[in-house]
Amino acid sequence: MTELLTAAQMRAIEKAAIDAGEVTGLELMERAGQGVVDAIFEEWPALRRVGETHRAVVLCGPGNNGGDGFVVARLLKEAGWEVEVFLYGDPKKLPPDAKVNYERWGQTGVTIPLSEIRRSYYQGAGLVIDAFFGTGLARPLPLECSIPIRDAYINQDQPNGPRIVALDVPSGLCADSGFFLHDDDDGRNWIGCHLTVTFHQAKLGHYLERGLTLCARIIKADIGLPPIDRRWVRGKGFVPPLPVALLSSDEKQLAGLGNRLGKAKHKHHKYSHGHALILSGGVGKGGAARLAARGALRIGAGAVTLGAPPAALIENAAQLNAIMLTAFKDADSLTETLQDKRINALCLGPGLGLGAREKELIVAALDQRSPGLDPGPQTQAARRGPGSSPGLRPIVLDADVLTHLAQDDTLFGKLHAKCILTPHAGEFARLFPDFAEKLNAPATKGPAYSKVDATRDAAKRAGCVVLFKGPDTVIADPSGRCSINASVYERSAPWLATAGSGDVLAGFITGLLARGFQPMQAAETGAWLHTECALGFGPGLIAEDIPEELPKVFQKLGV
Ligand SMILES: NC(=O)C1=CN([C@@H]2O[C@H](COP(=O)(O)OP(=O)(O)OC[C@H]3O[C@@H](n4cnc5c(N)ncnc54)[C@H](OP(=O)(O)O)[C@@H]3O)[C@@H](O)[C@H]2O)[C@@H](O)CC1
Ligand SMILES: [K+]
Repeated sequence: MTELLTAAQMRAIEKAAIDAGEVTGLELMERAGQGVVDAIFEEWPALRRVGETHRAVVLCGPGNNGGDGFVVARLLKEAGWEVEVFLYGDPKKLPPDAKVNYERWGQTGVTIPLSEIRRSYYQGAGLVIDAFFGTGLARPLPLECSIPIRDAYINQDQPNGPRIVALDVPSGLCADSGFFLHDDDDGRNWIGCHLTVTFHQAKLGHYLERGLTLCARIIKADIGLPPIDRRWVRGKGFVPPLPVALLSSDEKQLAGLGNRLGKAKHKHHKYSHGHALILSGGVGKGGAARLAARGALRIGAGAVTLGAPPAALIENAAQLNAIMLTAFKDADSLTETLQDKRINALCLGPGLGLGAREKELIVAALDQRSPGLDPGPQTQAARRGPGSSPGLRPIVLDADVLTHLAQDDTLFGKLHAKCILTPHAGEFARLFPDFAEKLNAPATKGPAYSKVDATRDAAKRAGCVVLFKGPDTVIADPSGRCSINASVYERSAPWLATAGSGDVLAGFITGLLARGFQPMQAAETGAWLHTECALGFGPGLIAEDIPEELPKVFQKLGV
């Protein structure tokens, strides 16, 4: 699984390697510059052609990101390029490694103060290197720096216009939060690049908020640093919090998932695959719950029952076959149904309704205790995990239930470790207004409060898993474990933003809970599969298609 780092964590890894004598800062900078040049030639092989004139404009800043820029300038020049280098800041104040590379560059080329740059410099340039700021940006991007990048961006539309390559992060982007650090709204922050080459590991900001659009494409350059040392995480110098996992499609992750999903395959009785109960709204409001139920069934819950108010039974019966149907007049009838210990996962919210009856149903679901409850196929794991509260059923709480929770502190207080909240941005703001306010405040200082921070804080307050939806879905549990399922870059699936898609996701997670997945694992796996289904189906997808795509995804995983 890929781990995403904060700027501080990256610095800690670098420092540990340097302190241990494994590498010097200068060597790291050289490898970073080399990694960038390699990535450029791999991305655009035509730029490597000999016998042609290639020209690059390198924009360097006052820190080590600028130092990387000087290395790139030198290596391109050695490869036969014409290179013009501009520096923002005073060369005398460059940090030591950057200064060495400034001087090395000085042996073959000149460095021009950034104030002298003109648009005409971009004419005929094949490349613009953005080395103004990397992980050290702590304040809004200076206007003097954003204008040249924007000008380069404008010039890209010319025939043979320049490709813009950002070193580590597009300058201005906060590496921890993915926000663009700015101090006003004059639009100058609208810049970007064609390729981002980052070092060692991707940073959180590449997969959050504006990072999703500004980075364009991410290539990781190996600069020979060791992977994260788990001992540091336990307090020996590593910067908490824990690194955030990126749910990706790398081979290790696929193998692990295939394994986990295939586990229950050899059990033959349907109830040994769990029984999910999904509550539906009233007449004409059952579609969302039916989508969730279909998702739960397809993902492998052995049995799925939809619970509807008596008046909505006929409507639901007309639409359901493999999904069972039962009527709930009120909370008492739900409590009675929950005496069935085979029901081992619940989903409340999609289309449920905002009335008093629904509130009572939520109370009944959250209050239920069943000492002999079947914990599902992965019994041992379920007992050990953080969400293991004996006698409590795991519950996915979505949509209307999130509104109820936001309106009623007593209800919120009933949340327990086996709950999973699945808010989108609006629902998150209603549930956790203080965290949302911090998140939505203009980002003027780095590291800015991020969606990861907000989701971790929310999980801690709620005492359960929170899955904060978006193209950058962040999932966290109260212990600080956190992952991102980002539908971007090679996993970009904008067509997933379609009505009912969230209901299917709630159903996926419920089905996995029924199969015995722990809450965090169920949320992560459900979100990952949700995106994979969208990728498999492609544009034109509607919510009904998502569960129907699962068999193909399972086949790919070897389940
Ligand atoms: N870590 C690693 O393993 C490796 C890291 N490497 C590279 O180093 C980069 C990190 O370098 P970095 O820490 O020097 O930070 P960087 O982004 O260059 O900027 C800091 C400078 O900018 C200044 N400054 C900040 N904001 C400002 C503003 N708004 N307006 C004006 N000034 C501002 C700030 O000044 P200060 O705030 O200290 O006054 C400081 O002078 C990293 O992204 C990667 O490219 C590689 O070489 C290989 C290995
Ligand atoms: K940069």
